Amino acid sequence: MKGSKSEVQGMVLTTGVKGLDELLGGGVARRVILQVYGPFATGKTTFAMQVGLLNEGKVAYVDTEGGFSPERLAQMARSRGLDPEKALSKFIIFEPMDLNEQRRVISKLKTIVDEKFSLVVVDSLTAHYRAEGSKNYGELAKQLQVLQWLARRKNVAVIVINQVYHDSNSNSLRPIAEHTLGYRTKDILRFEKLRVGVRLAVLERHRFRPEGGIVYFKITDKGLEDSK
Ligand SMILES: Nc1ncnc2c1ncn2[C@@H]1O[C@H](COP(=O)(O)OP(=O)(O)OP(=O)(O)O)[C@@H](O)[C@H]1O
Repeated sequence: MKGSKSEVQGMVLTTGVKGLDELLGGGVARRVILQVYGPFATGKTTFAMQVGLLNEGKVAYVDTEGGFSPERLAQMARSRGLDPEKALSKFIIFEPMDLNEQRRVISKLKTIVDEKFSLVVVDSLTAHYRAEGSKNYGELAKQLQVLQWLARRKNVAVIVINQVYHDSNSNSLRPIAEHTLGYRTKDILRFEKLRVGVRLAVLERHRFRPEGGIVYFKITDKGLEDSK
């Protein structure tokens, strides 16, 4: 299913999951940065790929961890009756290997992203920070500023994926660089693994929706689907 005309021209991109679209006030908003965070294998990458797959327009996908899988995207396309080749050709993949490359890639997007693009994904924004033990949150803030510029000037949706760490003070899983990202991502979605086959999305913050909303979903050949 391709995005309908109203979705293409409108302010939101469908997630392809009714419950998630409703949770997000219609879908993933253009001109805004959405942060999706959670533990590994909760469906964050699948979510971002699916939004790119199901909506008109090209996708700039910054893959810092090798999580983007062309095979998986092709499988999702086929399962939905879409042409896998066409689906793959929508995605422009960037693979920065360290923090410096990541900065350069994100900066370069300013000249690459044009009106043909509907989505920019950074998956994940913080992996290289964690790997390099960096505490340079100023640099992270600058990258988010560029992403915000892209969102607003180029009218695209921006999804930044983030991971969690165990905070011993609160004995809970917290998003990496929580405050730096929290200031600059207006919509925040947390994914959790509930039990085998069932995932949970919690709306932690939104520009115009109440926080705390919960939606169950599952992961299948198609990608993410509503779970009863
Ligand atoms: N065809 C499929 N059917 C059902 N589940 C699948 C299928 N393909 C992948 N999965 C499941 O999807 C999960 C991985 O999803 P995804 O890579 O989106 O998670 P993630 O949150 O991005 O993880 P990470 O933080 O490790 O990158 C795994 O549990 C995997 O088993």
